[in-house]
Amino acid sequence: MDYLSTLSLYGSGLSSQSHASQAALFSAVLGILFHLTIARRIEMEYYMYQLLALLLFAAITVTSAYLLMGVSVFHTIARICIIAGCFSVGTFASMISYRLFFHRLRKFPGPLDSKVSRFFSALRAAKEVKYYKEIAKLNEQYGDFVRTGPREICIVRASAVQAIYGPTSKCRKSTWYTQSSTDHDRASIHMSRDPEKHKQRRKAWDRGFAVKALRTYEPRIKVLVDQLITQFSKQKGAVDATAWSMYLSFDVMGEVGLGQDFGSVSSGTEHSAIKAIHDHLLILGIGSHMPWLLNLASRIPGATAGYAEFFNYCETQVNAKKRNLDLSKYPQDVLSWLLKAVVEKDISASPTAESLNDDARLLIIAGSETSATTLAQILFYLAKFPAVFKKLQERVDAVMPSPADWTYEKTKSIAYVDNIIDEGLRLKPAILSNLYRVTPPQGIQVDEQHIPGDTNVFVPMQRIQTDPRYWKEAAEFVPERFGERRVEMGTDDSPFMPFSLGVYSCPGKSMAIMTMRIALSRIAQEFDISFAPGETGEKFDKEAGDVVTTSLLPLMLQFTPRK
Ligand code: HEM
Repeated sequence: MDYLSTLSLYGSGLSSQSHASQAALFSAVLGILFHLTIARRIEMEYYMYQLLALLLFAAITVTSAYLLMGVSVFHTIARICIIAGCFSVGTFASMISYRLFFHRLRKFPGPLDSKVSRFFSALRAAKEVKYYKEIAKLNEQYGDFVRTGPREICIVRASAVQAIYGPTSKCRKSTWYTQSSTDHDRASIHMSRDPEKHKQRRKAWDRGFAVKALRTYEPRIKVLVDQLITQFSKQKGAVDATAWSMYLSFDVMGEVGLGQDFGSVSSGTEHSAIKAIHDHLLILGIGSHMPWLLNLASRIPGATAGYAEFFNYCETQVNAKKRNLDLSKYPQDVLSWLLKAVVEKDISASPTAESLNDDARLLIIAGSETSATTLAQILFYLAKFPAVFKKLQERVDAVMPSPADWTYEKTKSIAYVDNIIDEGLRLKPAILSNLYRVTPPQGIQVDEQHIPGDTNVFVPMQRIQTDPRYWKEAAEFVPERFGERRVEMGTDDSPFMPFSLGVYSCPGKSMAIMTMRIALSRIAQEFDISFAPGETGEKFDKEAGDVVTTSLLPLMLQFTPRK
């Protein structure tokens, strides 16, 4: 008996227990077919609105049919619930059995719940908000290749780094990047999954961070760092290095990213947008494990109200700058470079107003959080290892005996500054665990293991960068491994990717390093650093959160002017 005749039997008053059972059975079979023929074969993120509309349409049609056939409202609701329930049971039963017993990743070890749904990864990410620790536990239990989602493998092998992220890798950005939009033309470059369009757009960003552009940023970053030094000199007692690193990085991105003075360092207060960013990242850190859900949730009216101020702020900046853009002058900030491409209708231009606004938000988020956590982590190590800090001061003093001698060119020549930055980024990368890619149709080979095509893959960054199989004295802070002990410690053969690699790597890398060089060299010239009384750094070191980027606890340090 087909579906419609089952319905009509109900309507004509001939319904019976057996007819209800047939409808239930039919709905369950339909659910199984829906999974096998549609849901399993498409990337749901791209069709969820259409599917939701289809399900709604089906529910309305069946409801109307029942009512037209004279079935009471009560019985109609009951039957719709049964049909929807059985359809869902069919869909989920098929999905779960397929994922457990027939999926192309079925042979990979991993926790049972993760094989069934990424919902459980979101739960792990929410638990203490330390997904990198959860991943480490899974690696210890299941090995180097762990199935961390129905179609996701986490890999802790050095050779996976090049295979997944390297310049010649065929892996693309995974569905993780559909969390704000599935449409390249409405999303930031970071969320763009179309390799060709991403490549074009990337040119505008790269122009904003080219050597000549960086030269215009350097003196302005120096002014902000000097403001920080002045503030540290004025502080009596302990200083929260986490907060002040954030103020500095945020001001740098305001100045160099948008051409705006955020005034966080000079006022010693948090700009309201900083809080909005933190809330935003916390939600992303957990919700991004189910990108489709995050995408849906963000469309609920009022759901994004908490960071509306930040969104409005960025949009206002974009519009104001666009109105005042003078194309005859050399662009003075990254947003001007992006706008220049738009106004000149360059192929690298952000395609729509929406994507441009998202790019402006990305500028602030990607540039400030990452640089701030890196600087704070390095300050932690310098306080913890006075011998390293002393050596840094000696190297700086040798080239620039007094603050008046400071120049960026001289700072660049001090290799030890860079060694410290690299070692900080190795032990505590700003992005701890989530750099998701999807394998090409033919799959990829990682050592002895073939990873099938269309599989989401990632290498947890902090874990691979501190893996004792690839790094000597892996857990120790040894800046010299990037300097005079490079050969002895085999650094060049070890996996290191704090800014990622290849086509999707960080365009702001040079600027981030420039900021760090200026800040560290100036601090070394002016202060001695130590933990404040009562601060051991233990909690700061061990309890960082993982919310897309690292989220740090306060770190109380003492900056004592040098004699
Ligand atoms: C220490 C500081 C920084 C670190 C460790 C860092 C790290 C990274 C990493 C690992 C990625 C790849 C993300 C992914 O594939 O999902 C990335 C991308 C990106 N970063 Fe950075 N970053 C830093 C600073 C900056 C700065 C200062 C900017 C300036 C605005 C910036 C802008 C971006 C952008 C726009 C992307 C997306 C690139 C693309 O998708 O093509 N980053 N960064």
